[in-house]
Amino acid sequence: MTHLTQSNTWQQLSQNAAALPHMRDLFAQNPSRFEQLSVKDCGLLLDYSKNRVNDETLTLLFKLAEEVNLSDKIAAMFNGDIINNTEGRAVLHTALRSKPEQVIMAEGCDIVPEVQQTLAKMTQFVESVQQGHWKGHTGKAITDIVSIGIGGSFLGPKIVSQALRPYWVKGLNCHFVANVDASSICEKLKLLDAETTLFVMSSKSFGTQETLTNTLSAKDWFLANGGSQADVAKHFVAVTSNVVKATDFGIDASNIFPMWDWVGGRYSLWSAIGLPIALLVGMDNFKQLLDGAHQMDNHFANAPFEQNMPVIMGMLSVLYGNFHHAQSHVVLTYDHYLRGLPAYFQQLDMESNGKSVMLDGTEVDFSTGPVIWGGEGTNGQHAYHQLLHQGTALIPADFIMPLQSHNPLGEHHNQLASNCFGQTQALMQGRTFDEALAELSGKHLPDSEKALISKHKVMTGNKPSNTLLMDKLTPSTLGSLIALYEHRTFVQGAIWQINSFDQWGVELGKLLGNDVLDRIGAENDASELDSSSNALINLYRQGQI
Ligand SMILES: O=P(O)(O)OC[C@H]1O[C@H](O)[C@H](O)[C@@H](O)[C@@H]1O
Repeated sequence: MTHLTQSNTWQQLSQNAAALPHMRDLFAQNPSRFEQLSVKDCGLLLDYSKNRVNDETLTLLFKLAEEVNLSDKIAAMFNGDIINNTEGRAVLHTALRSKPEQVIMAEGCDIVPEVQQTLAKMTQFVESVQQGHWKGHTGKAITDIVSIGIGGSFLGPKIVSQALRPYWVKGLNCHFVANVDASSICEKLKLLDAETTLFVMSSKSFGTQETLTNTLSAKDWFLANGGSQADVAKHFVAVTSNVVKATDFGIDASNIFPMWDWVGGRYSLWSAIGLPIALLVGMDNFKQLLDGAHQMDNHFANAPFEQNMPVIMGMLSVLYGNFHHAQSHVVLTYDHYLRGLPAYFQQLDMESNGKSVMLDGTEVDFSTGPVIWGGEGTNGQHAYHQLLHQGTALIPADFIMPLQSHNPLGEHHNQLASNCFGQTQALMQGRTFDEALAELSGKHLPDSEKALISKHKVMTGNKPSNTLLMDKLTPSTLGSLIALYEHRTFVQGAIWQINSFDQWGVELGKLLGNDVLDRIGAENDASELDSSSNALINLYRQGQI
């Protein structure tokens, strides 16, 4: 057994989880449960009262957090210690949203000045594109941005841009290309005019196959549609930490926006990787986004655990994964603009906490990161919510909703809100057999039929959920919300003592993919591969099954 699962607190949590009354009873016993189990800060309200916790559970969860020195680990991240031990890197995405007067050291250097210089370079560029001063090769202003990147260099910019749609400036549109499937870029390019299109190529490493291939195809398209080699500088910019590779590739040195090793891909939207966001919503709004995240950083670093939203949410996730055998976690956004957020949190959490060994190499004997999935309310209610209510798996849920709509229209928002709150209530209280039977009392059915139907209508309830509310979806509240989930992910990783900041599983996939590509392209012998891989390669070469 690992020292974690051996600990008294772990054992006590296990006993507490098994003995806890139904949430219905917990609510009935304590009319102040909402007041006691909700926190408001950084423009967000977290209601975690509909969780399987009593005072003892929370005390034990915070005790566990103290026993693994969570406070010290939080401080180590903010201080720039090398907490990504397998890659020898600091983890300082929080520095990207710091204030200019702060001093933050990474490997002996204050990094705040370079962060500020990059923001200033972004401001200059964004203003010149938005105001039409940046001209394409025929002298026309830019109307369309094509953002090319993948993973962290794609999802953050795409989902935040989508979320901030009400803040877009007039006259600029953005298209996101990630997939190496040519259909993706071809469908986008069909709609565009090379004279007024600007490509933003985002790759921290400048070595990602999909991004390089898509960028080369974009360049070919540009050259085939009236642009010359000398015009490329007016239509291609790059964001990368590998300036040498970018200039070798042909990107003009003045068109390169830097980022750094101490920013992980899935934590990078706050850096110049967020350039497409800034182009769409303007630098003031981009800085509001950073400011919202900065507020959450301060909250995470300073609030006591009992009031600390990321700590509470992270510990609840530990509770369900390790003591209630939950294997997935659903994120339900009751806001059209936030429809992409579940996918973003999926990458954030699953790439960070999908690990099986602890920092010291010990194999874990407990579950780590759950499967994160989800979608847009109310759509999911007419589909997979059935399984949330009556399936056999326990799936904790997060409901996220702004109180005010960007598009107030008739009864829409009242209905949206009632659905959101109604779902959390139904999950929590469920429906007993007697309640189901009572609902059928007016029906002319034999008693045996009523009993049978009632059995099918029983919902055990006691299904946990968090509800996160904000006044309105703004750049600042969105920044706080995303930073909340980043830190929630950190908290889980800290309890499990895993490295939440590397991704060796993804790296192996890349390596083997390249090896197969060599064999497919050059018609090299693949016979020493396993029979399945060999056969698939041969079928691909034949082009028919
Ligand atoms: O930004 P890049 O270097 O092109 O990397 C893009 C993505 O590639 C990977 O496979 C990583 O798992 C992601 O975390 C990263 O964001």
